[in-house]
Amino acid sequence: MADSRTPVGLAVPTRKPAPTTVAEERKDTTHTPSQRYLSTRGDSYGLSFEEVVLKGLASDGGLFIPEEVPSLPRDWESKWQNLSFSDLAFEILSLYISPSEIPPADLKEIIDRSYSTFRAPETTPLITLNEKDNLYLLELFHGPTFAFKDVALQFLGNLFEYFLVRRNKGKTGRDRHHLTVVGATSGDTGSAAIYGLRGKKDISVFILHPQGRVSPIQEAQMTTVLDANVHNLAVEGSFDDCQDIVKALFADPKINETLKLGAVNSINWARILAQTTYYFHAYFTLSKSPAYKADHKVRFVVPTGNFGDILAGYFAKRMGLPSEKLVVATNENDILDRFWKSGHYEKKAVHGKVAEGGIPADGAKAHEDGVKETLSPAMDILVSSNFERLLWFLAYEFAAEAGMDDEWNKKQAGQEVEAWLKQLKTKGGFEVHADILKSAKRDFESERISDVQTLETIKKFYSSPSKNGTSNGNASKVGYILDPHSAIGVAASLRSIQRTPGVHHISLATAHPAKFANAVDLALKDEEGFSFNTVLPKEFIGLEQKEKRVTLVPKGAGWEGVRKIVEDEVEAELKGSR
Ligand SMILES: Cc1ncc(COP(=O)(O)O)c(C=O)c1O
Ligand SMILES: N[C@@H](CCOP(=O)(O)O)C(=O)O
Repeated sequence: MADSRTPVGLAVPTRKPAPTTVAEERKDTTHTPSQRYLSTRGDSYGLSFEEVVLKGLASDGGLFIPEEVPSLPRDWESKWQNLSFSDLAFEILSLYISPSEIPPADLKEIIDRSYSTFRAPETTPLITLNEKDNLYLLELFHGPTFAFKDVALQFLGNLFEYFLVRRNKGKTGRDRHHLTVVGATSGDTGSAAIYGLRGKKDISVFILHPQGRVSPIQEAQMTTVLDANVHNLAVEGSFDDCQDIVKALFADPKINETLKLGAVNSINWARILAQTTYYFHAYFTLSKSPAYKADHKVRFVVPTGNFGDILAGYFAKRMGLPSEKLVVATNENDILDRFWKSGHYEKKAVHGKVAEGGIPADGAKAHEDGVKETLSPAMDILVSSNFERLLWFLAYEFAAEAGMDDEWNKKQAGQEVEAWLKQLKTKGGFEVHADILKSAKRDFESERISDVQTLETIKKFYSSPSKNGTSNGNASKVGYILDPHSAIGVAASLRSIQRTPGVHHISLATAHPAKFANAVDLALKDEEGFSFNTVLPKEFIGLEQKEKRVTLVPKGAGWEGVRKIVEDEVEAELKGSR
């Protein structure tokens, strides 16, 4: 019998033997447990880093996570605090990647090459936004496409290339491993993936975006790349529709086998891993600054949609980075905020704060599919894919309290995640046990920021000059121009600061303001001396007028329609007719 602590939907403890391959593969002592991976839905164990990077999504539909989160080495602070971004990334990533898979010199070269494309010498600079309140902004948009995704996708592109060159050595024609990358984007992943993969041998990339629901610059960044291996698909629908199509393609064994699908979304573990570096880097930058008070805690505040960016912070925290809390900042698409307020993870707002107070009249347009069209379109997401990874850890810790062994706890966690995800699909949501919500609250808080509050925040930081906020190209005399996503993080930080004065707040700035002219203009058009041209990087000038290539995917085409397009285009590429 399950005891009273058994979570809703959790099966009675079964002592199923682990898959035989696990025992066999674990004999391989060149990998530590943190360098072996399992699926959040329980069916795959013992996979290598290369396998999870190339597969993207597990065959049971789950996401890959390390079998164990590595602890930080002794003296990590003194050893790592003065490292460059690339050297720090090398130390962190080495904990998760066995040298028998990627020799250290090769890993170092891949990392160095990935960050050599960034415009800022610090790669991800930390600036002081408001010294009095200990509020700092971590600028993550100095890569080729001006969004935080570049940090992971420059690396992932080079990693794919490295694995493929190795696999294809001495092979020709159809014997070569040809990777077909399929990704869904609400604007930023798409361009970052395209810039990371354009022109790479043995890779075709298909990016699905919701037609008309990405910003004009984002759309132009993607569709003006005319390399033969890049294919943009504009889907009539929402980002969630795009994400569902991608997941359905991964669930199809036939296309998986014939086309060897690869993922660039944050379902790919390498995306999360690469993003952990900047949490450590920001912590070191802050702790070396004169404003740092060693007895005060640190919080990271993260504008959140698909839950990938903040999940990287969660891994950093689990490894031992001293961050007191991670603050989830959502826009009006607030499934995550409602979860932290109520313990219900539901596509529609029926429980918790929103239902009690009535749905706030914030002004964002709601589509029939339930997604609201906000001023922060990259976060217009109904269901956050990576939340599944956190759910696994929550279920694992809950199971661990029953006092069984680790293998049992992992199996239970997989079964529980599977049950929750099934309920999400069939009933539109699920509720977690009160103790699970309690442990989610131990590491996280959440805030929901409306469009109105987003605009107010952009205005506030433009009108009040920041201490030294100059690194996105804005003159300090006119203050700082936040993009709408970063403004959501800053608005949430200000609320968190009110509750916890003195705590250092590092708010993540996820995109350059020039990518979101609409919101920035709305907020600042009446400000004296404001001109959008002052924030426009030279790379964006004339971009919208360039030649474009994009294929429309009409409503109703479904994932089978997309499969057909992908199959035909890859065939044309392989025949060399593209
Ligand atoms: C600019 C921007 N900010 C925030 C987010 C949300 O990040 P995540 O999906 O990792 O939660 C995204 C999309 O991923 C984004 O493009
Ligand atoms: N906001 C994202 C949505 C996809 O998220 P991902 O992190 O899972 O790739 C985007 O800009 O495309």
